[in-house]
Amino acid sequence: MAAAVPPPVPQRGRSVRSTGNTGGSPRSAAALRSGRPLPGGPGGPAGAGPAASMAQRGQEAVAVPSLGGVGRERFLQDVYPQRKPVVLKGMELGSCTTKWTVDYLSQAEGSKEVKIHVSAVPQMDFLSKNFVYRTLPFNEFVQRAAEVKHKEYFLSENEKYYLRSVGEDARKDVADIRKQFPVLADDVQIPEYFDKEQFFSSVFRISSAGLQLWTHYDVMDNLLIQVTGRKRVVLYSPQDVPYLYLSGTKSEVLDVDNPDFEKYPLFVKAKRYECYLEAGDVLFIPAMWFHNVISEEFGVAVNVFWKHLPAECYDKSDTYGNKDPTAASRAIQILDRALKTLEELPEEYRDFYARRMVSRIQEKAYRNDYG
Ligand SMILES: O=C(O)CCC(=O)C(=O)O
Ligand SMILES: [Fe+2]
Repeated sequence: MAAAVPPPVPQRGRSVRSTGNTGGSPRSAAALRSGRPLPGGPGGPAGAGPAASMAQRGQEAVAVPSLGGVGRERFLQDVYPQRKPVVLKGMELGSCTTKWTVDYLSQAEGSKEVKIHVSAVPQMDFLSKNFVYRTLPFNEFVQRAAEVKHKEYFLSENEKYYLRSVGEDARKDVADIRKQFPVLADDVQIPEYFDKEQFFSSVFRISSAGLQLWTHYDVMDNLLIQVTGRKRVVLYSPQDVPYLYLSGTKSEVLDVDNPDFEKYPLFVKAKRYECYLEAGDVLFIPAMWFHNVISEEFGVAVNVFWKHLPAECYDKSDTYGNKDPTAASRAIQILDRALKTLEELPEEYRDFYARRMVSRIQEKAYRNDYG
């Protein structure tokens, strides 16, 4: 069964290149493999200007393909090896999709305390730290996240909330919805698209309407199950890392819709992928793919992270699924030492040898089949 795919929605003067309905046609596999903007033409609003200039402004988005009725076999054979995001429609997710109303959620797990992000403005900023961490009883938190204006608040009556569940001991334990929210976990059927040993964590996420999470990457493969509420997800490929101005695992370009090109000139080169998740949709986010999420409505999601690499490649102290594989961390440490060593040379020489090193890295370590 191939689910219908909604037409691309032009947003704020932006055109979305449609991949068309990729519900399992041979075209979909080719489209997934190509990695290029797909035919279909820019469907932008009138007066949005020619496609080329929009592309120059970095305002053209490639629609993430949607696939309907993808079972385990098909996922593992056709989707997973492509290492590209895909929206999976019509998945069997259990009773959560009908049961999870605000009242049901709040009574199901009672008044256990949860630690949440609270932000006075919709766009959370990790640089200026415009949000705070607070603790609330779960039932109260759910009611607050679902309302727009608050009688009781921490920062302002329009503040936004975000819950990212953590383990019992947030420093040592990974999030597992079955342990922290056992009643709700019974309502969710997580697609079994990986072996049990590959499981890393399952994270319960609740967001106020309007809240925007900064662009970041995680090091695990991810199925983001949007149980209720609509969400926009903008993604960037791992190969676009030079254009994203990273600070650790996060991009400093906070406003992906209206970026400051004076400050971030290379961001224009980043290829924007985009999708809208409706309640019941599941987004496959491969490890290292950057994602930026706006909850257009109050929404509840569960995501499951699992290991793509052999278990020993990962950092044992990682609780959030965002510590780089140990070989990558070691390589970065060695690079930092090399950079320190180059400082022994005057600028003219440092520049020359730095360029030689960059060429060597490109020649020896870049893949040559990246499309
Ligand atoms: O949808 C969200 O709230 C954030 C999703 C996310 O960052 C993730 O699943 O890794
Ligand atoms: Fe994430």
